[in-house]
Amino acid sequence: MRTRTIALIAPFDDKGNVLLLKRDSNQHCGGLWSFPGGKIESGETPKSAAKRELMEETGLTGSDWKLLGMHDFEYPDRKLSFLLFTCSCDKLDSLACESEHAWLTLDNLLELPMPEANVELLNMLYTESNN
Ligand SMILES: Nc1nc2c([nH]c(=O)n2[C@@H]2O[C@H](COP(=O)(O)OP(=O)(O)OP(=O)(O)O)[C@@H](O)[C@H]2O)c(=O)[nH]1
Repeated sequence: MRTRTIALIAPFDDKGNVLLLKRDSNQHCGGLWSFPGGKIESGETPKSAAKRELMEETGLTGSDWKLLGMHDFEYPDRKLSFLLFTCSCDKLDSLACESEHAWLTLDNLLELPMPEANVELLNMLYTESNN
């Protein structure tokens, strides 16, 4: 099975809340809450893919981009390799999400149902916030 590389973004507002999007029921991991992101297209760097995905899915332009880490995960039907970025978002009036969305504190993130792969991604965020 070919591994797909996925750029994910944890966008922070100025109060330390993170933006999550609810996945459509017809998508993989449908109905679960997940970070904005998607496949890195050929010719893109991970960071340019992250910026494009954030703009496409939320209308936001982030700043202070940082690559937090990598995480490989295998679902029964696909192998994924995630690159998790964080960024800051201040111009929130440009927020335009097609899907349901929520800004949550790191502690409240755990209350939403998320894809299995995200357990490790959340650990990366918690580790970073404790540094
Ligand atoms: N955007 C996003 N995708 C996630 C997260 N966690 C997680 O396991 N995924 C999985 O990572 C993949 C994202 O790739 P994609 O954006 O190209 O996938 P997609 O939903 O369009 O699926 P498709 O191309 O099979 O139709 C999906 O399989 C999705 O279920 C997450 O936090 N955010």
